[in-house]
This record gives sequence, structure tokens and C-alpha cells, in this order.
Amino acid sequence: MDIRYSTGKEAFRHMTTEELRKEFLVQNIFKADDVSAVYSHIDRIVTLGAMPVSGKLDLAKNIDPMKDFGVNYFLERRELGIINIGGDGVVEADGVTYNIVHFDGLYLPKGTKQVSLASKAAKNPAKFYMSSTPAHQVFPAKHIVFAESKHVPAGSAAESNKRTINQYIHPDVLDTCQLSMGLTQLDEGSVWNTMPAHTHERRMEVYFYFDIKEKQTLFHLFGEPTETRHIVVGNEEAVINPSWSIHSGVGTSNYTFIWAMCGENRTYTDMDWVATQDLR
Ligand SMILES: O=C(O)C(=O)C[C@H](O)C(=O)CO
Ligand SMILES: [Zn+2]
Repeated sequence: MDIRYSTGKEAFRHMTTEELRKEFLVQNIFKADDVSAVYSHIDRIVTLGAMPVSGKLDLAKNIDPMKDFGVNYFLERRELGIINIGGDGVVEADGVTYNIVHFDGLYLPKGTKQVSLASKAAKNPAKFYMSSTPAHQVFPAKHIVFAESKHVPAGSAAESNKRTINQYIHPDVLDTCQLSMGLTQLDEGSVWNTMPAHTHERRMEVYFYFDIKEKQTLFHLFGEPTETRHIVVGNEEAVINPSWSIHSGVGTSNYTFIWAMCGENRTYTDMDWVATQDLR
């Protein structure tokens, strides 16, 4: 498993492009018939991706629970959020089958022993993007169909940031220990996400960008509000953002992204806004 030990904000100011990419960028998330996993020491979030093609994949395929987490199975002391950005798929969790079609989500609680992932059709494989965070309590598993997520309109065409924030794993939809997760879609012609920018000292956040069109790219902005840096992100890549860091992006065209948060609280609106003219 790829482990990122993280960097403090003082060191961050002096990092080169390559150093920033090595520490904060997550690439190669989807490989055919494989499960990727990156463990961040920022709030101990694990970012995973699975693309089953020829059969069932075991979620813990590349995880050694005792060595990596000191437990007998991956979700013994963790919860898991899944959003499928590919073709229709199936998740089996401790004998329960969930049909997870494109843009459906699934929450699996602490204590789930066996998780397998499969695609309905090898020609259009499912792509399960997943986040796992430490958990202390068991809440019910929940299949979140796209329509049942909370759709929050944001931004405007005039500010090039018209988008819909779809809140899947959110207190208004279901209970979790600390995980929050959702999917934000930018309208055609809109390219900015999360501007005005914010931080949330109480939570860290991972942004996973996808649907970046061919020959297009995206600049993810992060760092302290008065010491911003950028990282150029390709399609289906993620960026780990510490709690002290803004997290915003601008594409050369519209795109979609999944955000996943964990930390002290699940209060989505608990944000410290940064006036745009104060950014440096
Ligand atoms: O487009 C946005 O704005 C977002 O999706 C913001 C994220 O949900 C976020 O950063 C929550 O803290
Ligand atoms: Zn945020």
C-alpha cells in the first residue's frame, strides 16, 4: 500500500513541483482487475479505486490488515464510502448484494468483513472510487441512489462556476462516524470549483477529478490561503488536501469531481471562507 506521511504547512512553502506531486497527488487509481489504495496520515483516510473487468475483486486484495492497520480485516475499525463512476456494477458485502449503477453510492459500516466488487459488463466496467476512514460505531449500510443524494445548486455562469453539489454521505442522508462524501458536477462553460475558496481546520479533504475531457487539463489550487500553490491534475487523479489548505480547481473545460472529508465533525457548512481578493 502506498503510504503518505504528510507535510506541515511550513515545509509545504518550500516544496518543488515534483515534491508536491509525490506527497499529495494520487494517480493510477483504476487498473483493470485491480484495487489501488493510498493511505494518508492526514486523518488516516484511505483512498481506493477498483475496476473489476473479468470477475469479482476482493476489496482487500492489496491490503495486509495486520501489517497495515493492526486488525484482522480491513473494515474491522473503519467505514467505507463508494461511488461508482463507471458502468453498472455489483458490490457484495457480507452476503448482501447491492446493484450499484453509474453514479450510485454505497456506505458500508465498521465491522463489514468481506467485500467484493464486480462489473455487470466487461466492455463497460464499473469504476468504484472509495474512501475509508477510522470508525468507532456501527451505522446501517446504505445504498444511496443518485436521485436520493441531496442536490445543491451553486455558483453562476457569470462567475464560470455554475455547478451542482450532490451530497451522498451527508448528515441529511445518513449517519456515519466521520466520513462525508459527494460528487460535484460543473455545467458546460463553467470551470471553477470551490471559489470563493475555504478551509476547514476541523476536517481534511480529498478531491478526485474525472470526466476531464481529452486534451484538457485542470489546475488544482491548494496551500494556505496566502501561500497558494497549484498542482496540474489529469483525468481520474486525486489530490490530498490538509485541513489548513484551501482546495479549489480550475479546468480548461468543465469536469466532475468527488470530494471526501473526515475529521472532527460532519458539519458540511463548517467552513472558513477566504475572500477571493485576499488569496496570494
Ligand atoms: O464545488 C464545490 O464548492 C464543492 O464541491 C465543495 C466541496 O464539497 C467541499 O470542499 C466541501 O468542504
Ligand atoms: Zn472543503
